[in-house]
Amino acid sequence: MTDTIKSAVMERLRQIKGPDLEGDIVSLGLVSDVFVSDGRVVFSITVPAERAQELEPLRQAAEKVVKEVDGVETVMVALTAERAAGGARNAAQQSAPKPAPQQPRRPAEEQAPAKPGVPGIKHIVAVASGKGGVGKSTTTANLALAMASLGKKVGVLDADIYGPSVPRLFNVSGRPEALSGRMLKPMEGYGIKVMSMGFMVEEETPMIWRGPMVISALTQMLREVAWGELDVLVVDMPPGTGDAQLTMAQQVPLAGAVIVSTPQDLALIDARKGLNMFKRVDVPVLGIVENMSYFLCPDCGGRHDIFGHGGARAEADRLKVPFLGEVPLTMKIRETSDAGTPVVVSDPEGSVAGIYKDIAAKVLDSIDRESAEPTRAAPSIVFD
Ligand SMILES: Nc1ncnc2c1ncn2[C@@H]1O[C@H](COP(=O)(O)OP(=O)(O)OP(=O)(O)O)[C@@H](O)[C@H]1O
Repeated sequence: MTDTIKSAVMERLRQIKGPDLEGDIVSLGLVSDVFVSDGRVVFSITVPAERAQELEPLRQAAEKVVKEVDGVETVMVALTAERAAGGARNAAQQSAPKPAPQQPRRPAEEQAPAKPGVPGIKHIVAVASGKGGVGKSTTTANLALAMASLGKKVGVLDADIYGPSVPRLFNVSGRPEALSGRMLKPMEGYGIKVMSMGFMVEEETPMIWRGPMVISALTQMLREVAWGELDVLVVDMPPGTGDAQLTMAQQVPLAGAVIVSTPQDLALIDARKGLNMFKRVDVPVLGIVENMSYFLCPDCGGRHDIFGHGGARAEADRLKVPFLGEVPLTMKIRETSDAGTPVVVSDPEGSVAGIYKDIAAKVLDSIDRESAEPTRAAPSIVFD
């Protein structure tokens, strides 16, 4: 059955023209191994990195024709910048673009004035990604829960204005209760205190209005929420590296940032931009997580490196930032996240939870190292 679906998929993909409207993507050799399991189809299409955005319709067209194949229930198609699978070249190692030159850290006297910390919160860690959809929110939630399982007091602040996902991930809804003065009581899910843009900004608020509201909502969520004593506050940043993200990175007194990327070259280019953004505002990058690193087959339990796995590790090495770990692409992660029961709470002893716990332990270590580093200027006290 699987083989029948596979050949039907390939047949359908022959209808899709190549990036220059010549030939079709199959004959041009742009389609990776097609992975089929239980009605799910996963594959990637190779395109030139600089044309990724322009070729998004090609990706969608491929997804659409494959969905029409008998026996196919879900389809996941990714654009990659290099041929990744089927014994082809290892994309990341062979021809990833050269990293942008690392920006030297600004000397202390040039640094922006130290941002005042938030009383009661020991460390604030941002989880960021260069682009959307790479699993940043899923990583935030599981990382926070994993830190809690290691005995830390943890909070999560969802600063993603475009698509706040933390309420769904922690299965919390409603409005935070107002306490005395201007203070709000954080919501709580699985023992984690959570606040989200989703609680602060009406869902119907048009995107264009959200931008200007961001900083005030963010400041409010940081400073006018009764977080209590926390070891770590994990901030789910909005995806991307534009002005809004830069302003946020500047406004929040961050101990460091975790960058989430998929292994594909295209995502890595964006991840690198993210990394540079934090460097510009002098926030240490605690490391890179490779999400959807390899496909974990639900039937046979086997690993399938269909997306050029290992790209983020190679990138981390090149950029001399820690590599924090590889999270597989599994239906379990997707289903549990979407059901509001992230895998670290729904299957705490499972192997995926173990991976998140390892990552959490490394992040906690990194924070300790960063805060102990003598060259980092101690934050000075600033009165608003
Ligand atoms: N390792 C994984 N395996 C399977 N599915 C995953 C994995 N990581 C994330 N997903 C799924 O991918 C989708 C996008 O994930 P998520 O919302 O965490 O990404 P994001 O980068 O925060 O996206 P956005 O920027 O759009 O908010 C979700 O449906 C999520 O369940």
